[in-house]
Formats: sequence, structure tokens, C-alpha cells
Amino acid sequence: MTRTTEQPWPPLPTEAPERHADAPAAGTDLPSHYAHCFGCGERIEQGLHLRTTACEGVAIRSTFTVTAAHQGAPGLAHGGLLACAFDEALGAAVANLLRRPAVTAKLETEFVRPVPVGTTLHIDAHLDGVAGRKVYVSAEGRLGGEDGDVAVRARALFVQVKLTHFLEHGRPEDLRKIAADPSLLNRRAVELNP
Ligand SMILES: CCCCCCCC/C=C\CCCCCCCC(=O)SCCNC(=O)CCNC(=O)[C@H](O)C(C)(C)COP(=O)(O)OP(=O)(O)OC[C@H]1O[C@@H](n2cnc3c(N)ncnc32)[C@H](O)[C@@H]1OP(=O)(O)O
Repeated sequence: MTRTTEQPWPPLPTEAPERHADAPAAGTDLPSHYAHCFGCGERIEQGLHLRTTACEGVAIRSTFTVTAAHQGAPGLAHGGLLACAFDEALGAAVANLLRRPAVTAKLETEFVRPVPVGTTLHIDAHLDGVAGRKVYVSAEGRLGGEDGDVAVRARALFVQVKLTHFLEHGRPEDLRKIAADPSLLNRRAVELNP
């Protein structure tokens, strides 16, 4: 079986991603983009509670601590939730560094080592290339620290979208909740009307 990482990446010619002039400075802790996001939201008790910091260049670093609520096999993280953690970290890289809203079109994950409950996964995500609205981004997750063994690799295609994407497709009652309490959404993450 061919491993994901043996296939060319990005899969087509791209331009080098350019960090937006207003992207958060390296070392800045990035707030959750939405309080009810399963990946980073503070209002989801059993969510992943990813924490993300901007790095130099076109990179970010996230941490995710696996809890008993995230099990697949006894004492081990569920692979789907690990994929979710990477979706979140990759999306945070795209949105915060390019400052444009984008959604995941394709996400590939490679599970290299089991991730036990109680482990903190350190996820380094970096933008790899841009082709029109398409943004190619990849990440590695290490066990226990930035020098730990790689447990998961992921790469994804994000497609930049307009604000209308969320307004047209989002459930009206959730959009109304944001209108009533704008603090649920971090509007500074991206330029909503570039
Ligand atoms: C008031 C609200 C404000 C909100 C503000 C938010 C701020 C956010 C801040 C911070 C976020 C950080 C964290 C987020 C983390 C979580 C991210 C997620 O989980 S996102 C949910 C899951 N993903 C979806 O639900 C997408 C569903 N899919 C779609 O909506 C469409 O398919 C979409 C937008 C991806 C593309 O549709 P088209 O009609 O716009 O464009 P077309 O022409 O189809 O595709 C564009 C290009 O991409 C290629 N493409 C699309 N899908 C592809 C695929 N699967 N594989 C390969 N290429 C693909 C196409 O071939 C095309 O390429 P060519 O330009 O022609 O070269």
C-alpha cells in the first residue's frame, strides 16, 4: 500500500503561501474561532479544546490533550477524533495566516503510532502551497512534546470561501445565536469582507 506521504505534495503546481501582513505575530496564542466549535470551542465540555499559537513564517503549533471522552479502543484516542484535531489545526493555520475563511475539501491522515489517553499531542501545521482558492497544508503530531515521536501525519486541501458560504449553509438558529451574542465568534481571525 502506498503511504500518503509518498505521493507528491502539493499534488499540482502551486505558489508559495504568503503570510498576511496582519497575521498574528509569532508567539501569539490564538483564541477559539467559535465557542461551539468541537475542535477549539470552550463551550463544548467533551470537545478537543485545541490550543494554538502562531509561529514564524506560515506555520502554527497546536496542542491537544486526549481525555477519556476521546477513546476508540480502551485507553487509546479514536482515530476520527485525531483527524478532527488535525482538521482544526490545519484550518487554524489557513484562516489565521492567510486571514481568509476557508473550509476543508479533503483531509488525509496517517496514523503512525497509537495515542494513549492522557497524552498531549503537539501538532505543527504549515502552509505548503496556494493555487487560486485552493490552499494545501500539512501537519505532524508528536507525542508528549515537540521532540516526541511522530504519531499522526495529516495533509489537506482547504478551499477559500466567502462569508456567504456560512450564512447560506449554516443552521438559522445558530446564526441567530451569534447575532444575539457576537462574542461566540472571534471575528478578528479572518477578514470576513476582504
Ligand atoms: C457568520 C459565520 C462566520 C464564520 C467565520 C469562520 C472563520 C473561521 C476561522 C477559523 C477556522 C479555523 C478552523 C476550522 C477547522 C474546521 C474546518 C472544517 O471542518 S470545514 C467543514 C468541512 N468542510 C465542508 O463542509 C466543505 C464542504 N464542501 C464545500 O462546501 C464545497 O465543496 C467547497 C467550498 C469545498 C468547494 O465548492 P465550490 O463550489 O466553492 O468550488 P469548486 O469549484 O467545487 O472547488 C474549488 C476548487 O477546489 C477543487 N476541489 C474541491 N473539492 C476538492 C476535493 N475534494 N479534492 C480535490 N480538489 C477539490 C475543485 O476542483 C476546484 O479546483 P479548480 O479551481 O477548478 O482548479
